[in-house]
Amino acid sequence: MPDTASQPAPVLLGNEPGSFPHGVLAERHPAIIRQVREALPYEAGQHRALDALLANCTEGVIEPLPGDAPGRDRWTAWGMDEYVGRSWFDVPWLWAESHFYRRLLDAVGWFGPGAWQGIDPFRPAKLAELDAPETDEELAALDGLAGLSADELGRALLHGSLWGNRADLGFSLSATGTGSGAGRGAGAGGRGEVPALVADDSERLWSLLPPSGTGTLCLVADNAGRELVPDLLLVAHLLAHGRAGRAILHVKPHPYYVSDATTADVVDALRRLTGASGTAAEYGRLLWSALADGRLTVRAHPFSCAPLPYTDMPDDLRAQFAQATVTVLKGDLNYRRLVGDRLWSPTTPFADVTAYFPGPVATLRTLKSDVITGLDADTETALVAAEGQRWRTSGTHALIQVRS
Ligand SMILES: O=P(O)(O)OC[C@H]1O[C@](O)(CO)[C@@H](O)[C@@H]1O
Repeated sequence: MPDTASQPAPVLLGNEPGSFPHGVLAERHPAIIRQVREALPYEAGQHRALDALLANCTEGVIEPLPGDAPGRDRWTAWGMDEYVGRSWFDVPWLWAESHFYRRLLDAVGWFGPGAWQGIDPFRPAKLAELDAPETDEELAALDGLAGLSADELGRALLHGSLWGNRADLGFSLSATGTGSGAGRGAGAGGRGEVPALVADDSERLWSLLPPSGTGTLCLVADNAGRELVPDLLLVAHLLAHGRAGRAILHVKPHPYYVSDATTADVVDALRRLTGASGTAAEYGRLLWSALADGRLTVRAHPFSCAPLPYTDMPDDLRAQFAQATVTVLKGDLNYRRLVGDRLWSPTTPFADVTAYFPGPVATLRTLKSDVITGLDADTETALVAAEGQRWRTSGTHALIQVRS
């Protein structure tokens, strides 16, 4: 009996040893603490705070944010008091995982006051990725698409944005999936019986963005670097070819989930584009001027770093999404928040689970965690036969799902 939105599936917890959520809390977060220590020349006080966070998030209980902590009222509204005193493994996984990043920023002095205020602990990794030779290759490859029609180029850029989600630095820390994202899913023994794209509503997405030049695209970005660059190229293309009259780009108000994009990352990506050549530079200049003339707007809403599903979004954000022709949510974390981070039966209709969302919504996501909806039964059967349950978290499969 498939779950229904009125009889929701259970919320994911991190309390089952051997489960993916447990591994993220018990292994991924310590690895992220090691990563930031190695990447930045932190001072003794920051190392002590990171030591304390490591002990607390793996063996301790959730503690209240200090009385003067920035955004404390928001975290109280987001359920902090309910979870104080409980193990990180015994509260909703989404809440625990998200709260870790808030605590990490405290430990490294992001919120200040002091000399380390605003220093992104993930910036070295983000810049290394943005400056990588692979990024040069991807930008240069754009010029090789010059012979495509506008529609064909649009489809190529949509897939570039989709598979750009594979480039998630936090995920790579302990990803088991190593296959190429854009290829076929790595079946058991590499037989590759199942498509890498397990759901594809792209034609419905294109029907929502006809070349009328009047639509408003709201793109809720995910990772910086080699995901944000393809996202920006897609936005530029849609603006250039009248598939959108204007675009709103949502980024995070502070560093989050290792590689999530902030406004500083948008600046870095746009400078990377305008510093390139050919089509990439043309699109970079188009976006630069679109920001100046209002066709493109960047927003950083506090709820984008909330430990909650989108069902709990505040009214002002709900109104913004309602005004968009379509809201495109990028990545795995946004997908989890969209479907409530619940372990739905894979064939539970995506439209049912997302019926609450204001306005048409689309997701471009590589699968990096257990939640999934909207698969047809044959696809699920083939995935399980080829890969057991690995297809859910290996990052080698992706989906484009739309509720219009
Ligand atoms: O950057 P993305 O695509 O949102 O992926 C983030 C995902 O990575 C993980 O941290 C590990 O897979 C998930 O818990 C989280 O949903």
